Amino acid sequence: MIPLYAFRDNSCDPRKCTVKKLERAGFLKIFQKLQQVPRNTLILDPTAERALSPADRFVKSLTVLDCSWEVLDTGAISSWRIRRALPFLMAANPVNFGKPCKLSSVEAVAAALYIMGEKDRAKELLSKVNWGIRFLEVNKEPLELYASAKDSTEVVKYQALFI
Ligand SMILES: C[S@@+](CC[C@H](N)C(=O)[O-])C[C@H]1O[C@@H](n2cnc3c(N)ncnc32)[C@H](O)[C@@H]1O
Repeated sequence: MIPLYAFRDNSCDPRKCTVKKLERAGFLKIFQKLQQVPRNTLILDPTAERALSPADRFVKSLTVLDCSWEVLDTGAISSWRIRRALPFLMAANPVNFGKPCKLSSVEAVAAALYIMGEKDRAKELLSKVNWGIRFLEVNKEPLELYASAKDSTEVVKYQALFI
C-alpha cells in the first residue's frame, strides 16, 4: 500500500476540505509545512510534464497539494523530482462538476491509486464523500484504460480518445 500524504496550506474552506475527512478516517497524513514533505514522494501536480501511469506504482509515497485553486503555486514544489499530472478525467465534485482535470484532492488521490492498481482503496477513499461514487461512474472508461497502460506515453496516447 502506498503511504498517502497531503500538504495543506489552509487556503481552502476547512468545512469543504476533502483531505481533512480522509485524515480523520485514517487514510492519510497532513503536513502543514512544505519542508515536511518527503523529497522522494510523488507529488500530484496538474502542471507537471509527465502523466501518472501504472509504471509509477513503486513510488515510496503519494502527496496531494491541498490548497485552493486560486493560490496553487506549483513553482514552490519545482525542486521535488517526482511530479505527475493526472491524465484527462472529469471532476464530479460539487464545486467543479464537469470540469476536466480540475479534481478535488480526494478525486485526485483516488484516481492516482486506481491507475496504479489500488482500485479497492481508491473506492474506499471515495466512499468518504457523498458524491465520490459518481466520480468513478463518470470516469469508469478512461480510468480502466489508463490502469491498463504500460507507461506514461501510453497513458497520453489513451487520453486523446477522451479529450
Ligand atoms: C488545488 S487542490 C483543491 C482542493 C479542494 N479544495 C479540496 O478540498 O479537495 C486539488 C489538488 O489535487 C491534485 N490534483 C487535482 N487535479 C489534478 C490533476 N489534473 N493532475 C494532478 N493533480 C491534480 C493537486 O495536488 C491539486 O493541488
